Amino acid sequence: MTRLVLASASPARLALLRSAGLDPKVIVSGVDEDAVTADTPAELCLTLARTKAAAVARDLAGPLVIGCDSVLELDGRAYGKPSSPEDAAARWRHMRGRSGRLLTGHCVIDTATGREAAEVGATTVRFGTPDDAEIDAYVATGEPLRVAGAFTLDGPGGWFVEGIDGDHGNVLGISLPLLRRLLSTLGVSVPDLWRRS
Ligand SMILES: Nc1nc2c(ncn2[C@H]2C[C@H](O)[C@@H](COP(=O)(O)OP(=O)(O)OP(=O)(O)O)O2)c(=O)[nH]1
Repeated sequence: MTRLVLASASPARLALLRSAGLDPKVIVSGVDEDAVTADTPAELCLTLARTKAAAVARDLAGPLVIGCDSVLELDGRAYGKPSSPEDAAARWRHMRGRSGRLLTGHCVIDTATGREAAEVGATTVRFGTPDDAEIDAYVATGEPLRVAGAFTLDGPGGWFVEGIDGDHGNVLGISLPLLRRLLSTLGVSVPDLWRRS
């Protein structure tokens, strides 16, 4: 029986869970993220994580379902994936030399009991100072358009991130220590999942 389901299309989230010893089944939620609104970036990513997990959990009875959503919080606003190359370049010109928080909402639903645990992880990101030519070249790679906040740590975006304060995985898309705490509140230990994956 499938023990763990990742309700995400994110290759980064799947790779991170696999490198940590798990082998979840991927069921993409198909949630329309633009249809969800919230008063703060933290509430937005938490609501989206819960909505994604619930959309997949609805059809299951047994597995644990993990849903996540990441946004960059800058000046109190939530930035997901850029809408266009022009948007990505404008964002970088706005955020270079500054700090923001990469927020990732996490939700775990135990479909055997209906119990849910959810929390937002926050990692401060200090951006470097790419010049306009570097920004244009980075946007031309296409990477910024595929990721929340228009940057990565583990790809070409890494050249333009000076440092972080907080969990690295939370920026990639899922925080293992945070997920461990959520699983614990549901009575599940990580070694349990290692054995069953
Ligand atoms: N490899 C990598 N990916 C990152 C980084 N920062 C953000 N991302 C990716 C992870 C997620 O795939 C994406 C965040 O967007 P979402 O939270 O909406 O997830 P996504 O739309 O990819 O899939 P989902 O909605 O969960 O089905 O950005 C990073 O530093 N490295």
